[in-house]
Amino acid sequence: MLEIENLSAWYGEAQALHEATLSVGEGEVVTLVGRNGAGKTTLVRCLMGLHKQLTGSVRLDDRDITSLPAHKRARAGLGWVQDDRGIFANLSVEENLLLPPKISESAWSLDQVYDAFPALGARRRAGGTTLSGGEQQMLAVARVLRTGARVLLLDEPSEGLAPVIVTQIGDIVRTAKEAGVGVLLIEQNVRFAATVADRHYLLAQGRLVESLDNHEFVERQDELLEHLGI
Ligand SMILES: Nc1ncnc2c1ncn2[C@@H]1O[C@H](COP(=O)(O)OP(=O)(O)OP(=O)(O)O)[C@@H](O)[C@H]1O
Repeated sequence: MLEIENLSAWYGEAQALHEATLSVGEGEVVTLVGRNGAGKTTLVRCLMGLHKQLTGSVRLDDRDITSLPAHKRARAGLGWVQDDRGIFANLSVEENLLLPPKISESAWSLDQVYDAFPALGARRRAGGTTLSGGEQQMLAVARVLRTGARVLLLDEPSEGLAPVIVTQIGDIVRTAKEAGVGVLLIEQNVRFAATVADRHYLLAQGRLVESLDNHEFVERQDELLEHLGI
């Protein structure tokens, strides 16, 4: 589904990513774990077409999207759930859900969204900012699913949120997975990553140093935490 091959990136002379190769399959949840400065944001920016100084390739459903501009990547099915969650404060939940353009036949209807996320249905008339952190994250993900995105890119969704909300985010990710959507999760929270993901890539100093299935990841969690310093 999403295939990144030999991706290297630079800021001027300084190389921030070294030949990263990774993939996310249909209905698969994959995390990219690494400490501050490891290169996670750079990789996300390369994926979204926001960083240009790179070599290597990005393919989505067998289409080479390496040189597409950002807005065309979204149209190609790469759904970026942004940090600030991109929710319009003065619009209701439903109005926020009605905004995204439909890019494919797999776009979710409002009914599908409310079935999968009953909390959004219950609050459909509520204003965007009256939602809890977990509900806002739900709305942000639902908005991307409304487009029919094939792969969701979530950048540190658990950051700064209370444990009960982090648990809800796990449920949101599983809902997307069950619908066959691929999820690439950028995370520093190793314990949360272990509860939702099928596979993990560890990034250190711009290199993917390990690729592990969740079973190995859980077994080696303490060692990895120490190694990564997170
Ligand atoms: N605009 C920039 N100019 C020069 N170097 C940069 C720039 N942005 C990032 N870097 C360098 O690239 C490397 C990777 O940084 P990046 O922000 O991708 O890491 P990260 O894993 O996302 O960390 P964080 O979680 O702190 O954002 C670091 O060495 C960083 O200093």
